[in-house]
Amino acid sequence: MVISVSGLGKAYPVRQGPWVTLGGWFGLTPPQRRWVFRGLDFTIGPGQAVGIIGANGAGKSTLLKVLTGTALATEGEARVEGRVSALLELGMGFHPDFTGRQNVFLAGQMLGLARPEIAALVPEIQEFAEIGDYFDQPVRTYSSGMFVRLAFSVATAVRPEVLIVDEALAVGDIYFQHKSFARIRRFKEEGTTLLFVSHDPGAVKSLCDRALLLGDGRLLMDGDPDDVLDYYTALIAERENRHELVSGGDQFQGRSGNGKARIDSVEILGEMGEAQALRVGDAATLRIRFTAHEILPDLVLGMLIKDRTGYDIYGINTHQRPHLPPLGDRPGQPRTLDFRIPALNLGAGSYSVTVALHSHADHLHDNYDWWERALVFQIVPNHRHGHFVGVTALQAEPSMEETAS
Ligand SMILES: Nc1ncnc2c1ncn2[C@@H]1O[C@H](COP(=O)(O)OP(=O)(O)OP(=O)(O)O)[C@@H](O)[C@H]1O
Repeated sequence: MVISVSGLGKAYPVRQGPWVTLGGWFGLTPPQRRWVFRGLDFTIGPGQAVGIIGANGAGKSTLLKVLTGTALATEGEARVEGRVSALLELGMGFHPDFTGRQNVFLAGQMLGLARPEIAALVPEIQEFAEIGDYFDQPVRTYSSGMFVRLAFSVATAVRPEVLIVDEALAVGDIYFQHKSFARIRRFKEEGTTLLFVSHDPGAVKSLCDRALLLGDGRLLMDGDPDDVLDYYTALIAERENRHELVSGGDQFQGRSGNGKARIDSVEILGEMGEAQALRVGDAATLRIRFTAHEILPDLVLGMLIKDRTGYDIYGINTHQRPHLPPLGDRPGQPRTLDFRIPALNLGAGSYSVTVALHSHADHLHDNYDWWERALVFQIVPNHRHGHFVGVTALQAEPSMEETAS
């Protein structure tokens, strides 16, 4: 195991009034502590890519700090084996008056590299950071983006055995994000164990093969990123609505809601009627039957198409569609809403459809019925479109104009 955590707990002392503190000195009042988490147990094997998710304040950053040794565990044990690179507090050791180049040497030494080793890495670091002449300017003159670019480039100059990333702290501008993710992905493919904290479900799904959900001071779920993120989404919605979560054993069933309105059926229709498989570019209709069980003036119906890896492809809902009649004004009466799709320009593969009934623009207000993967359908190649790769059929047409020489 590369990372092993057992009975891990972290608490911070609670600030108290002067008399209580005084009492504490004399052993009269026990010190008060607030646990961020307690009793964490998990192991991570070599080469695994694990995402850590959870609400703000769930303890994700604290867990990473304990794993990297910048915070001490209050109880239990956390062991990390191998050369670790942590993208947590990027550029922490940078000296503002030193140039980028000088800081590279400084940071390299802190990473345990010898001077000649760093010297050999400098051109590559300089090229990756793409900060131009600023490389030889004092770091205090950098924009925050330049700072991140340089710090990321140094911290990842050598492929680590374990890479720990807090996305919120480790990203620069969009262009650099793409570049850094490409590097992180390459490390992962080359065998680096990855621990990745992010608020972006798409990033966790596409990078990680396992996810841990932190909440209520413990490990709420450990499993496939799709399942964990689905559970998390429903949990947020449920928390907001304080209704019971439909959960059977370990396997989350993917359906939650307070039942004031209910989705009765979801089907996809091609030209010939109901279909499980459609061709690239076919016209299709997503037909949803639902019933409101009381008058719900703000009833909104939404659908979300995801690819096989759970990545959001397309989502839409009926909020602010003035041409539609109200959805929730006829309690008890089953109704049908069609989403007509003129051309299903998706790549070949399987897709799932999540359907939800909620109020306002999103399900965080009132979640009446949230049905994850209510339907799975297949897109098969269509000879009219020719061969292409990817999830969208953009129908790019090559053309060339001969220029007179
Ligand atoms: N030095 C500290 N002293 C006291 N409490 C702390 C300290 N550091 C963190 N905490 C508390 O620990 C809890 C967990 O914080 P942490 O930053 O680990 O959460 P997080 O899941 O990373 O949140 P976010 O998604 O907002 O980054 C919070 O309630 C925070 O206030």
